[in-house]
Amino acid sequence: MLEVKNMNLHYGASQALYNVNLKCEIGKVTCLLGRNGVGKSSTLRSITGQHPASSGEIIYDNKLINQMSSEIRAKNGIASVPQGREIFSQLTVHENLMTGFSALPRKQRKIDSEIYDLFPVLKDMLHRRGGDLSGGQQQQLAIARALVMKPKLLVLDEPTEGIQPSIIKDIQFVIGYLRDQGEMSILLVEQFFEFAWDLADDLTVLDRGQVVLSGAKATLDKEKVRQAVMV
Ligand SMILES: Nc1ncnc2c1ncn2[C@@H]1O[C@H](COP(=O)(O)OP(=O)(O)OP(=O)(O)O)[C@@H](O)[C@H]1O
Repeated sequence: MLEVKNMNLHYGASQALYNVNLKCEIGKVTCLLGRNGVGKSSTLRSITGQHPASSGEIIYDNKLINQMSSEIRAKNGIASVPQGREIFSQLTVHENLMTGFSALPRKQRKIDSEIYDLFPVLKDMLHRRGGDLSGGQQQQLAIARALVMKPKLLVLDEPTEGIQPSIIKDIQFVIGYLRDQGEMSILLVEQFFEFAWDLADDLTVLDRGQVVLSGAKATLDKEKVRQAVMV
């Protein structure tokens, strides 16, 4: 579904990623792990089209998408839950959800009831402003907004960051549920090791812009992976 091959990425003269390889398959959660500043968000940005790869191939749905704008990538089913959530604080919950419509053809612009089944709190707060929600509720809203786009590839950047444990559990359930539906690939960047390990089917660990460990969870040693990401 998504394959990144030998990707390099620069910010001006400074290189952030070196020959990164990554695969995300349908019906699986792929976790991208690593310490602060090793290039996890940069990898996601190159996949969503927010920052160009300098070289290498990003292949999605059998197409090379390196040159595709982020809007067209979204229309093709790549949805992102950004670090820090980026909720519109002045818009209501409902209006925030509707911003996901921009990636959909007119006929499909509808919020499936499944989204409210997954996040009942959002249904109760539809007319509240995004800025009035707690951090955990905003994170749920950010995930729901991405699901409104009916993604085929869901990219999440540190969804547990700053979130209380009960909501982390809810988010873990939702990601596991989405994976088990078998219709999308999920790429998860996470610092919370146990959360990532529990959800992962496949893992890739970055260090200083390079892949240092990668494979199916069943083939990897948990303690080795933990050591590689420990701060
Ligand atoms: N906009 C930018 N301009 C210049 N350098 C940047 C920019 N964004 C990131 N970098 C640098 O690129 C490297 C990788 O950063 P990136 O944010 O991808 O890491 P990360 O693993 O996601 O870190 P974190 O866990 O802290 O979010 C770091 O050295 C960072 O300083």
